[in-house]
Amino acid sequence: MRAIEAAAIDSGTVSGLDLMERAGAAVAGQIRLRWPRAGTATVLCGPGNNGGDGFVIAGHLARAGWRVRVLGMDSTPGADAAEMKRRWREIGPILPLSLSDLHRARDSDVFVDAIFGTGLTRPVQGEIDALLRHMGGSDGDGAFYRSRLVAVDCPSGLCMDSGAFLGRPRGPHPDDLRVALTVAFDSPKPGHLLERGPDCCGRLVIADIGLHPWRTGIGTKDGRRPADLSAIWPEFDIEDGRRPPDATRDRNAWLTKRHSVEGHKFHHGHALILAGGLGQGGAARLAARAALRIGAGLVTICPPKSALIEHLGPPDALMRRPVEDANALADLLQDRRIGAVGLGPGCGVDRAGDLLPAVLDSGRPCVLDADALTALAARGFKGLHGNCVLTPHAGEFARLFPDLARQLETVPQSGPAWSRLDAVRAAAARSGATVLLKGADTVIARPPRDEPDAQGQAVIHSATDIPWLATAGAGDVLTGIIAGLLARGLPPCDAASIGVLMHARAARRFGPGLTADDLPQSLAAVLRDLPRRDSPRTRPAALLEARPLRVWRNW
Ligand SMILES: NC(=O)C1=CN([C@@H]2O[C@H](COP(=O)(O)OP(=O)(O)OC[C@H]3O[C@@H](n4cnc5c(N)ncnc54)[C@H](O)[C@@H]3O)[C@@H](O)[C@H]2O)[C@@H](O)CC1
Ligand SMILES: Nc1ncnc2c1ncn2[C@@H]1O[C@H](COP(=O)(O)OP(=O)(O)O)[C@@H](O)[C@H]1O
Ligand SMILES: [K+]
Repeated sequence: MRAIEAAAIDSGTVSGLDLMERAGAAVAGQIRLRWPRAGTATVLCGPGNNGGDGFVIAGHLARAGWRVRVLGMDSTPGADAAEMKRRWREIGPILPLSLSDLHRARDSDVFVDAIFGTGLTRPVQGEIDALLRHMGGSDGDGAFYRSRLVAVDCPSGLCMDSGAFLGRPRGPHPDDLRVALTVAFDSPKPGHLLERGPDCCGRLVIADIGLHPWRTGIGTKDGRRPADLSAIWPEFDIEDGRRPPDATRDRNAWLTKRHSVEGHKFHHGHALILAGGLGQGGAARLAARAALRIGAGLVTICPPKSALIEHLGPPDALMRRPVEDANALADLLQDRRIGAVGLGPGCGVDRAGDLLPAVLDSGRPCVLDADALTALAARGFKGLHGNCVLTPHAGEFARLFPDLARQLETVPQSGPAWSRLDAVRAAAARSGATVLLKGADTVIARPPRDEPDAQGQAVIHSATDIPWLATAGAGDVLTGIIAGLLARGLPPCDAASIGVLMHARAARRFGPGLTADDLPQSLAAVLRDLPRRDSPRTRPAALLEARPLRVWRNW
């Protein structure tokens, strides 16, 4: 964000003060949309630019007829924020940012948290900490404030790189500041989407403050994005022509592609789903059905001979072929038409461990999930390659990368805090595979390319609105979707990202009451309703409101 802002200001077409004015105006506008009748507002202003936005908001609300109280600090080191403070002083006074002054403002309809934004570098302490804890609610006032709190950029204390509160144990805490509305600028930040972010930010509105040209490089002199930005967001602009057209411009058309006149089923890929012993076949069958639904031309399920009988029922479209052991699998994988392999769901750890070398030696794109991940944790990452996708949930991730998981549990003492994004990127670099860490805030990272300083592309997929997706077998369906997309020829990180997106859409479309068996069917409806062309990437010059917020390939 700072890199974009700097590029915009360097271009000479916009000043820091302009951006602050736009940001403050956007927040005030959102407040007036939500509370159309002018009432009483208390604006809490911190020492930095977040506080500067607060002074702008106070001015806008006052001019719109609101009674406005401002609580602020003595020190405002930044020139822009100091100027906004000076302008506010021409309108009204600034009271101390203290708990006692907050108590005196209890008659307010709206409280604006403009204390800290993206500049938070260390845990909040002292009086401000007491104030934020009070509003967060460990002493019983949380519900009162939550319904009338508006956060500028983020609830103060939340680290925008990680979604963790600095100085606080990871996970929910009774003191966490939760707000009704968060207005953030230009783009959602990782902290809005990860860990505590979605719960604490309430409704998230992304306000366009005119920085788009510098995010995409249009506004810079050489047409390039700021260097820092391309390191942080390597694939931020998906329309820059560097990615294969199949996977970007016409993703939806590709997903719903009909067989061409000369085409036949092998053109749509052949996926192999390996199954386990008698009585364990459900998970693999779920995966196989999903691979068919996402459009693989052929799907073969491969249990050991003794379990074949279990797979004789529907779906009839599924092919069955016994695979007894690693040798049989290696023989089968001589068939070059087999485009991808799914290994793990319901396979049994021993069988998954036996079959794993044959899958890896074949070099074939593969998804390794469930029992295959447990087997992998025991044998190490040797043999993994760039066409592998690992799909661990948190427990499996901790088994595979215990040190990274531990690091994710430590209390963050400084910002930017180590995040799920950092952890999954590190996991991808270490394993050499694309890693997809499942959860309400799924993170996907692909291993870095060979160039020095290159960082692996990463994607955050936020799905906090569909808790019913956490149901037995949902992960098996995801394995099948990704295997199907790999068989159809998508590169691993795209298959993982698009797979997660379609999986979530299927769950969202079905709604509560979903079981994993419903997902493949619902997937068909999602595919049918896909708009034929991707929606335009350019943001409208208006406020862009998104809830549920799904960020697609922003990181
Ligand atoms: N990035 C953008 O495009 C724009 C950003 N704006 C605002 O600018 C904000 C970022 O501004 P800043 O970088 O000044 O950062 P902040 O305003 O978030 O806070 C930084 C200030 O707080 C101090 N600080 C950090 N952690 C502290 C702690 N634990 N205890 C006490 N003091 C602490 C820092 O020393 C610094 O003075 C954004 O969140 C947003 O609200 C807008 O004004 C305009 C556009
Ligand atoms: N709270 C949640 N909200 C939305 N999706 C979730 C949530 N928790 C888990 N999921 C998703 O549900 C699926 C569960 O997969 P997994 O844990 O492998 O379950 P299983 O092994 O039973 O198939 C994953 O896609 C995961 O991202
Ligand atoms: K804030």
